[in-house]
Amino acid sequence: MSTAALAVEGVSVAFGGVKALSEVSFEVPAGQRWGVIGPNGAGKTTLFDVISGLRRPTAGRVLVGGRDVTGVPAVRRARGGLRRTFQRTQVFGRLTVRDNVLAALEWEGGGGGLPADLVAWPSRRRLESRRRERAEEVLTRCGLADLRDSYAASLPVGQRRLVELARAIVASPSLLLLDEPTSGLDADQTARLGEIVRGLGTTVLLVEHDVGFVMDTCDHLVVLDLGKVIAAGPPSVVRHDPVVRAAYLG
Ligand SMILES: Nc1ncnc2c1ncn2[C@@H]1O[C@H](COP(=O)(O)OP(=O)(O)OP(=O)(O)O)[C@@H](O)[C@H]1O
Repeated sequence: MSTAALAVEGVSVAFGGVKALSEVSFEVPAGQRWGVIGPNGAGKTTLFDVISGLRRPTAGRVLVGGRDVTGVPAVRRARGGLRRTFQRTQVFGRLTVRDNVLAALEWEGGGGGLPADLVAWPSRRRLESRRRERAEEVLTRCGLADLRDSYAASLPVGQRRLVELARAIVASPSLLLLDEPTSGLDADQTARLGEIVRGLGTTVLLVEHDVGFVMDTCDHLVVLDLGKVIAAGPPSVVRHDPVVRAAYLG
């Protein structure tokens, strides 16, 4: 059996008396796109916080590529190839769109660091030009090429969300978590986002309230309600599940 890109095993999180997650388990095979849906307060963001390392679960484990990362800090998970976007966009407002994307690539390291910058080693210059090419490629893919020199703070929320997505994908993550990626996007931007996400080929887990987008974009859905998994399966099955209809889809 191949190793799952992501395994969530019996994860529980309690906030005082509130059980935000209760023994949540699922495995996402490599290369698949999975969606997490459920009503407000179901535990979706808490689940993302646990997977990305921002919150330690009260019980259970998280494995990425077969490796137990439950005790690994968020920054090391990110360096290991796990990238995430947030419900409230997180971009550098005072940097241009291109510099936002380039900054996300600096994580990759290499090329000799500061000393190499100071003496402009050829290896550093080559690395720099590869980074710029890669950033340009992703800006084009995200429909941001014409905005490359705009400051991120000057953009409307939909475009800021695309900048955040560009930052998340530029270093070719092995696991991408998207938290409400269509929020604030217009219909054209949502369609573009769907194309980008479907074309990535990487493992994606996304939380989303736009049910049409989720159904079109995901191979498989996990439905949470009050911190528990109440259903899981392909979108075509989940959408007809009477329990899901009662709890969420209506
Ligand atoms: N830091 C916290 N302290 C106390 N309770 C919290 C905290 N964070 C979340 N909760 C509670 O945990 C539960 C799950 O919240 P969570 O934000 O994960 O849900 P969600 O499915 O992401 O909701 P939404 O769709 O509104 O974003 C809710 O009852 C929420 O009030």
